[in-house]
Amino acid sequence: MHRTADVLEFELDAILKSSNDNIVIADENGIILRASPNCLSIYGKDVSYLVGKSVYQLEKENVFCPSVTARVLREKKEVQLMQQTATGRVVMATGVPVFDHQNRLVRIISFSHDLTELERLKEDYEKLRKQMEHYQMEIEELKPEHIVIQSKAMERIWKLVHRVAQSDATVLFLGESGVGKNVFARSLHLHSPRRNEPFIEVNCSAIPESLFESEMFGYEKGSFTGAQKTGKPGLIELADKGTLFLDEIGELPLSMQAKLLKVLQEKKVIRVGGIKERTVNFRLIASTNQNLAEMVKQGKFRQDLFYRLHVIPIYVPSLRERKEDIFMLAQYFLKKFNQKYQMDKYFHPSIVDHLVQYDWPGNVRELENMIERLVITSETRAIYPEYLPFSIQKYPEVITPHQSLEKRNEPSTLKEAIEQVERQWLLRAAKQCKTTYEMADYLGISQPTVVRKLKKYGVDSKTN
Ligand SMILES: Nc1ncnc2c1ncn2[C@@H]1O[C@H](COP(=O)(O)OP(=O)(O)OP(=O)(O)O)[C@@H](O)[C@H]1O
Repeated sequence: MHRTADVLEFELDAILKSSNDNIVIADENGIILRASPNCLSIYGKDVSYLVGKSVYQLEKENVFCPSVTARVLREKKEVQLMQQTATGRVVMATGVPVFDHQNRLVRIISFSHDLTELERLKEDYEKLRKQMEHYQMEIEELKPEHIVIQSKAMERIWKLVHRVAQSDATVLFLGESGVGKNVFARSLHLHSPRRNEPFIEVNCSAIPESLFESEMFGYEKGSFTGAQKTGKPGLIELADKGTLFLDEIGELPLSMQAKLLKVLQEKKVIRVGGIKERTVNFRLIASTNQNLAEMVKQGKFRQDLFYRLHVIPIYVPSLRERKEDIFMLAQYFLKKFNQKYQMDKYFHPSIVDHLVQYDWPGNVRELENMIERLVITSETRAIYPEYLPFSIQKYPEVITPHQSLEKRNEPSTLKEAIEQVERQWLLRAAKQCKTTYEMADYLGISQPTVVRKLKKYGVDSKTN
């Protein structure tokens, strides 16, 4: 038969040995009586070092800091705190006071849970989360639904891009600067069978002529001063199996045009300073805002290269040729920049006409940049026409001479004029809002007033 005291001793030993947490038992003076064996890995000291020592001394030695036992002795109640240990670990320590029948503090038991791993995991998780956010943003940018398509013209292009994406034919995007040629080129790649392979974009106007060959074709080691020791593959080689997108191809110097044509015909590259031919397999997309046919006539662009590129020309119209897209794009950019800058700006209805009537010589890029500026600089939540650049502000007042009074449906009385404006605002709100409550918010009037006015003007909030 074992004595109860012996059994208790065995039980305590078993608990100390088997616990994942480190357990330390100290007396009423803070002298350590027992410690579990895992103290070596947490504190860097074994049981024999700790037992008999005061927690105050160990705190001074920075074996652990701060001491939870010392705090319990002071406060006479359970305490939880974070400790740093001599081995550089972060520990969550819980100190529990033990009182006798006379309510005297006789022991302090502390449980220390090593959080180092958890902290590291938290850091890793945080890093991964940031990376994920970054990639998510990149994916979002590339997603086809991030191309705003409202007008019939854009819808036609979108369908055509989808259709030609399935083939390997060379596509040439034409159109003014900023109309969205790059956006369509990327989307074409993303919808093509090569979508999981590289999309290599080369801005032909950004590479100096002297570097063009080495950038495009790569170079062998030591082929020129400043070249990397190991040599480097060119952009064409990097596009192998994927898509090579030559942006602003009209800027390509004539001497380079001949070299490029050779690669397009033979699908082989030789790195600068090398002799080995490397076969490349890429799909070619090009874009230009120049009139290549005219350049051919002027002898500035090679005719043979022009025909090579001109297999499927796709013309992306300027923004002024598809005004239906303007407001939709504006709303899209407003949402994008509200998110980016954590704002909650909205367009005051009176701004719409200004945006639609302006000619946008810089096309979608100009619109995008302007909205980013407005989101950052407008003083109020609502973005009013006054915040627009002067060139855009003046637009609604401009009445072209051929616009007759009847054409503009001029109201003959003030009441009629007010009603006409009211109806226009309602139609606009109905188009953009899903509920009459949203419309009320948008128009700055009450919801019952919205309902009343919808009825008065025969505007259907759901169908508009
Ligand atoms: N339909 C669209 N939907 C959403 N964003 C668009 C759309 N069209 C263009 N953009 C945006 O407008 C900006 C200009 O577009 P992009 O660079 O594709 O024009 P581009 O015609 O290739 O211009 P450049 O000839 O100067 O290279 C980009 O930030 C792009 O994301």
